[in-house]
Amino acid sequence: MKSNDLGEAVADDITIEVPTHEDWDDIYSTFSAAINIDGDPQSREAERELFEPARSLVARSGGRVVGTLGCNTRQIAVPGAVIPAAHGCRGAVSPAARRQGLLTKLMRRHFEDARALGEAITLCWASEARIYHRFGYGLSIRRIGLNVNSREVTLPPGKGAGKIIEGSPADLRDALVKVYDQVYAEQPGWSERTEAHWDYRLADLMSMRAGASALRVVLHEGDGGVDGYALWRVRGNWTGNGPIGQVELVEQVSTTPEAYDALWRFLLTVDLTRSVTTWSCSIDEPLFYWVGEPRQLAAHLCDALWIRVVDVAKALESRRYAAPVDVVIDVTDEFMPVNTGRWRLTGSPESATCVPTSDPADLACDIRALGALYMGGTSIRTLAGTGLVRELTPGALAAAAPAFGWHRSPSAFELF
Ligand SMILES: CC(=O)SCCNC(=O)CCNC(=O)[C@H](O)C(C)(C)COP(=O)(O)OP(=O)(O)OC[C@H]1O[C@@H](n2cnc3c(N)ncnc32)[C@H](O)[C@@H]1OP(=O)(O)O
Repeated sequence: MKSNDLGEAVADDITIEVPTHEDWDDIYSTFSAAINIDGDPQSREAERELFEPARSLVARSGGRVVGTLGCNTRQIAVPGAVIPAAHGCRGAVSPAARRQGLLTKLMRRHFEDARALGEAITLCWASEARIYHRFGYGLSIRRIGLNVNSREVTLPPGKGAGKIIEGSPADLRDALVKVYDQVYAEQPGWSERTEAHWDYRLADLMSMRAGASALRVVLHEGDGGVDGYALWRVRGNWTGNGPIGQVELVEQVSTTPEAYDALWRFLLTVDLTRSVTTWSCSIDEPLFYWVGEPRQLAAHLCDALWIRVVDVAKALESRRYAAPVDVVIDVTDEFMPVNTGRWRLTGSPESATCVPTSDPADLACDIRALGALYMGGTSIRTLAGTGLVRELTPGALAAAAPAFGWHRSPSAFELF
C-alpha cells in the first residue's frame, strides 16, 4: 500500500476504465459522497437516464469505484454554428484516493476520447474553478445571479395584449420544447435538449426544490402563438409584518419582446412575494435596461461555463467570427501537447479555416485563452491584460478583438 499526501493509505492497483450500466449506483454514490451530499433514490434514478457509460470513465481499485468522470454527448451553440461538444460532469475521487493524480489521469483520457470522437471542445461547470485551470480550461461564459426587490423596481408600461397561460410542466412540455428550439441554435452557450434532457429538466426532483414549491410553468401567447415561457418555483415565507415570499426563476425563454415583458411582469407581481431570484442570467440581461432601478436587481457576477479546447484547428474552424480575421497564433498546451504550435486562423462571419503554419506568430497564448475566447463573450484584450495572450505583432490585438466577439452575449443556465 502507498499513502497519499495526507498520510492516508491508498491502493496501488488503480486502473482507469470505461464503466458499464451496472456501475451506475457506485458512480452515483462516489460522486455524491465527494460533493458532500447523501444522494437520494429519486435523483439517482433520474440521473441514471442521462448516464452514458461509453462516454464515462471510472478509476477502480480492487474492483471498487474510487474515481469518476462523466460525459454527455450533446450539441452546443457557439458563435455562428452548432457543434458536438463533450459535456463533462461528475468529476470525483474518493477521499482516501485523492491527490495521487487520479483526476489528472481521468481528464487526460477524457480529452483524448473527445478528440478521437471528433469533438473540438469539452466543457464543464466547476465546483471549484482552481481545479480546472491546470487542465487547460478557460472561463468562457460568466453569469449574473439576481435577487430582485419586486416592490422597489418600477416597470415600463405593458407592451402587448398577449395572455399568460398556466399549467403543469407535463401538460405544457410541447410548447416549452418548441420555444427553446427556436432560440437555442442562435444562442451561444445553450445545449440541445433531447427527450431525455427535457425529462430530467422537468423531473422536479425533491433535491432541486430545496424546500420551495413544485415546479410551475407559465407560457406567454402572443399574436403568433406561444412565444415565451418561464419555469419557476415559489418559496412561501411569513414574518410578523406579513408575507415575504420569493419567486425562484429556473429559466425564462422568450422569442419576442412582448413575451419577455409579460413574463417578467407576471413573475414580479406574484401575490404574497416580495422578491424574484434567479441564479444565471446573461451578463447583458435586458432587465437592466427595462426596470426603472437596475440597482434593485442586486446583481452578482460569477463564473459559469468553462471550456477546454481539445483540438485547436477543429475548434477554431468550427465557430464563426464577427469580423474578418487573418492571424497566426502560437499556442502552448502543456497538458495536451498535440495542440502546441503555430496556427493560422482565417475567419469571417461566413467561414473559417485553421491550419498549422511555420509563419511568424502575431499572437501567443496559452490553451486556456482559446477556451475563454471561444463563445465570443470574453475580450481578447482583457486576456492580454492577464498575460494569457501576448501580442507579438503590433496591432494584432486590435485586429483580432472584434473578430473574436459575437453579436449575442453567451449565456448558460443549465447545470449538467
Ligand atoms: C465538472 C465537475 O464534475 S465539478 C465537480 C468536481 N468534484 C468535486 O469538487 C468533488 C470533490 N473533490 C474531489 O472529488 C477531488 O478532490 C477532485 C476530483 C477535485 C480532485 O481529484 P484528485 O484525484 O485528488 O486530483 P489530482 O490528484 O489529479 O490533482 C491534480 C492537481 O490538482 C490539485 N487539486 C485537486 N483538487 C483540488 C482542489 N479541490 N483544490 C485545489 N487543488 C486541487 C491537486 O493538488 C493536484 O495539484 P498538483 O499537481 O500541484 O499536486
